[in-house]
Amino acid sequence: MNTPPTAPPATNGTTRRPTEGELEHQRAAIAALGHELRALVDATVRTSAPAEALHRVADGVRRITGQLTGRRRERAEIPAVDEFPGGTRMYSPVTGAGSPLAPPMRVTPADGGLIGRCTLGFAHEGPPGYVHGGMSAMLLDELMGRACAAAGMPGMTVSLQVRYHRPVPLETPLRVHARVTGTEGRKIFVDGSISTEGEPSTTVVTADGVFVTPDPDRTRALFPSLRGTV
Ligand SMILES: CCCCCCCC/C=C\CCCCCCCC(=O)SCCNC(=O)CCNC(=O)[C@H](O)C(C)(C)COP(=O)(O)OP(=O)(O)OC[C@H]1O[C@@H](n2cnc3c(N)ncnc32)[C@H](O)[C@@H]1OP(=O)(O)O
Repeated sequence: MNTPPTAPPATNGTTRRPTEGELEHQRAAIAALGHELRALVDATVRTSAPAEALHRVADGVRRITGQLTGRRRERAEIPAVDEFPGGTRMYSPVTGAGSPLAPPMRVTPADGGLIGRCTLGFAHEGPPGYVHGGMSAMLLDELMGRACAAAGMPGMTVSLQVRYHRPVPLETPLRVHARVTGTEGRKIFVDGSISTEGEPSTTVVTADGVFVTPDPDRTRALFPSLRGTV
């Protein structure tokens, strides 16, 4: 596990570095809220409830949103619960257990790269019954970026070519794969693919990408929270 790069605010709003136990406690709560929000999103995009019920729910949700008070994270601030760039990202729209947008994808090391596992629901629909193509690209971009970081070369996407061979089914366990195939200076070349868990040898989407590690000056300018560490 990476340590957070700078002394982040403690979870209670002070500037003391939180203990690992406090961070785990906070992560569990963030994940619990994320889980409920994903259930809400799924129910929202599948319901056939009448207009009056939808207005009632909207009022209730507005009241609940008002309970999320306290200091709000600023742009480019790395949350204390995160491990940037290669580790836990609680609010990542792909892997974040705290994100209502994320499936979330679970990432494990695999032979020569990473495997990501997730199931996409109706909120990620493109053609009826199938995954939105942008969502497939997002899963691949994230895992391919993580593969760079896992290989010790964190980088940003400069090019991502995606080929859609078959539609990706909704509500079906998926297996995403990414591996670094080569480097050239600050450029990292990465391959990625998506298949279903049921038929892992049939790739339904493939991708190749180029990632670039920004030089230290650019890294400090882009990610001011990392100042003092790069
Ligand atoms: C502690 C270090 C931290 C490092 C950063 C880590 C971040 C990772 C974060 C978290 C990982 C977890 C997973 C995340 C996954 C999601 C990934 C994303 O969604 S990233 C968002 C979308 N991508 C962008 O917004 C980039 C926008 N582009 C840029 O800002 C610049 O291009 C930048 C900073 C990446 C590079 O700029 P330059 O000025 O340093 O580099 P130049 O000199 O232009 O290019 C370097 C080499 O790359 C080639 N290159 C550039 N663009 C290319 C392209 N489209 N195709 C092929 N090659 C390209 C160039 O020809 C050059 O090659 P030659 O050295 O001459 O051989």
